[in-house]
Amino acid sequence: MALRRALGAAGRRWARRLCSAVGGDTIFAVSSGQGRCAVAVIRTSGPGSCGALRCLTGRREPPPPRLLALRRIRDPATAETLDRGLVVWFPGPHSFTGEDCAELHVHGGPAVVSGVLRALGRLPGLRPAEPGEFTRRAFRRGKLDLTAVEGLGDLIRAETEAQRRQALRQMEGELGRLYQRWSETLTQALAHLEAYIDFSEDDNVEEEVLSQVDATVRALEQEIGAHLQDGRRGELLRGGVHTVIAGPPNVGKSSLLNLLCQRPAAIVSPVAGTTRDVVEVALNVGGYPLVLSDTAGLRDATDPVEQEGVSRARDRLQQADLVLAVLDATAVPTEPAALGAALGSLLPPTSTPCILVLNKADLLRGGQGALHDACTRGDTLPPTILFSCKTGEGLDHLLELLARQLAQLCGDPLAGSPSLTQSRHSLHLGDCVAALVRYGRERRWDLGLAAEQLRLARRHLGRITGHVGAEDVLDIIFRDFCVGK
Ligand SMILES: Nc1nc2c(ncn2[C@@H]2O[C@H](COP(=O)(O)OP(=O)(O)OP(=O)(O)O)[C@@H](O)[C@H]2O)c(=O)[nH]1
Ligand SMILES: [K+]
Ligand SMILES: [Mg+2]
Repeated sequence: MALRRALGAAGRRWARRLCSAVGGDTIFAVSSGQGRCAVAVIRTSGPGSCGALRCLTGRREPPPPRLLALRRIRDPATAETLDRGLVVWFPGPHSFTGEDCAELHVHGGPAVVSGVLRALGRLPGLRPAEPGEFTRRAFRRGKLDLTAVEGLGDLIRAETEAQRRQALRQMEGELGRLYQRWSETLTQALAHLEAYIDFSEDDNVEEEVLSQVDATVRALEQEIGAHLQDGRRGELLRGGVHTVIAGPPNVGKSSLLNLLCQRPAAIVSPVAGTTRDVVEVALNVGGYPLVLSDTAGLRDATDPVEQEGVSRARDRLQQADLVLAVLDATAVPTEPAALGAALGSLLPPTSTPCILVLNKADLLRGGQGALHDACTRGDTLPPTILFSCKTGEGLDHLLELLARQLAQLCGDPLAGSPSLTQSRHSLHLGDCVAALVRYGRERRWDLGLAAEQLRLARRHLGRITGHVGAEDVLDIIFRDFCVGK
């Protein structure tokens, strides 16, 4: 009321004009987390951003671009002060979305936030944003390619150091630039090939050009092939290394899971065959993400429910990236070869890395020394630890071994060229390599068809970065984004 009175009739007309000048499709949303917090950030994107800022601050001009300014934030309908907060004005194209954007940093109380949102929603041309809509606009305006969008999504979800490093690298465009470079190499090879096809008869283009194109394509085929064969390290780091605890009944598998996640996630009891469902927990070990599953004890069960549990345990084992095989230390042979055979009869032979945990070491009497020797000398055995869930013996050693395994599986996200992080990428890269291989075949018979393969290969690369027909994957990629991002 005070503002209206102070403005007078002319001022009120001006305020109306200011607010009705807002037009077009402008979105707004809370971009900080939900719930009570000290400061909430509300942002807008679209042509109405400047008008919205002027309306809510009651000022003729927005603050200087990209500088924080302290303003009284008012509801333009009632002129009531909603809060005093900081506002920022990002004129396009120098903004996250490339459009005109504004941010209001207000106190995070639910009433303040909903008051500001209601005020924004009443302005003509402004509407609440859909999930991921800010990022979608940034993609449309060429601010981010699809790999950077995916990196941004991963960064928001990153739970461990290594995941953060990988996501940040991808968001900053390193992976996109690698694929873009390959695409440019292909474009150049294609241009040379086409020049050869069109002009070779005039003798202007030499035979050498053709062998150079061949060499380029072969080198690219190899480089992409090597990138594809990185042991899924980027994907493992992104999604977590799926580690399965497996072993006979009652050896302490569930106890081990509980010890590692420091809470009673799985039921422990002296009854063999307690665990049936797969119990899954997420852990951070040495900065690497681990998805740990406890499974039913492996045996020929008679109970149909337990049979189903054992079958689920075997399925999990098949898909595991890493296995924690648990045996009862009091019931295993102390001779390394016999111990290896005991492990072999439990687990099917696979190339999946494994750590052998000999649990209940606290119950060993006298046999401790011999078994300890077996653990250190058995070079046919996987890394083996004498362990006790009861006393915690061997825990530090196990965590150390796990961290080393994880580092090996996921690699250093900052070293070497950026890793492939999504199965979507490997699919397109596989198609790209297949087209390059077909180029090698066609090239001997028909240069026109060979050139077509290079065009196809380039299309597959373009689909990863979104430079070519991305419409069909956009909804999938943005599905996991939250409102306000
Ligand atoms: N002394 C001793 N007992 C243990 C140790 N670890 C587990 N136990 C006990 O062994 C029994 C079985 O433990 P669980 O963790 O339920 O074993 P499990 O392998 O998950 O059993 P199933 O789910 O039935 O296959 C429980 O009574 C535990 O308290 C250990 O390190 N030392
Ligand atoms: K048990
Ligand atoms: Mg169990």
